[in-house]
Amino acid sequence: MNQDELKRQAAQAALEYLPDSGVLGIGTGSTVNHFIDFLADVKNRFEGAVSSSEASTERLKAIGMQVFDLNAVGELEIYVDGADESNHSLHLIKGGGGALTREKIIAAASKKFVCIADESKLVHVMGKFPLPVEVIPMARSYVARELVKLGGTPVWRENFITDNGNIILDVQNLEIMEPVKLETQINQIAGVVTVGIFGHRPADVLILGSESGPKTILPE
Ligand SMILES: O=C(CO)[C@H](O)[C@H](O)COP(=O)(O)O
Repeated sequence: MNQDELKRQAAQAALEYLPDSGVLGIGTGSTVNHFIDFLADVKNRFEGAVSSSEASTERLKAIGMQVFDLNAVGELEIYVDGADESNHSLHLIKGGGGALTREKIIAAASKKFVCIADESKLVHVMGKFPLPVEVIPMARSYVARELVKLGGTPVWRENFITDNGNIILDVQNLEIMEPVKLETQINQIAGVVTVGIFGHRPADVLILGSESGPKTILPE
């Protein structure tokens, strides 16, 4: 199976975790796109969804799901989203698609975070995938200098603006031994909107597509 087929397998396995009704939290990315395709068959059970990006909103609307503003709904039962890397505690790196800030908000507002990915995303130490950081445009150079002090090599994601009107720095060469601590440190830099480490709010379940079928990983 290729990587996309493994993503699709994980997305299908996540259907088991859906509640009987209510409003769903929906993430962003190619794995979530498969999940939205599967949702089309069961969408009538749900009032609608809260979406983490304009791209997912468009796809949800295309399958006929109503999309709510997060402020219009209470705590969500479930949030389903992909990841760029996960460690065995289910701390994640997210933001490859640039939607990290809205993703982090919806994950925080949800009781259960089900992460879906192909098995290549599970690692012992995160940081091989460049860590996305959403930054207010005027702070780009300052934040980049601060990230260098933390040992990283920030690279400006050129020609990319987030749904919130900000820029992304992708930080290379990090070995993230203490994800929760690094998340706090980077979030304290003035001008940082969000760092793509999900340490304070890790996933609750990780479903990995694999050659031998979907694997369910719980935090160690
Ligand atoms: O964080 C994300 C978007 O901001 C995605 O979940 C992450 O990049 C994984 O994407 P894909 O499912 O395409 O591998």
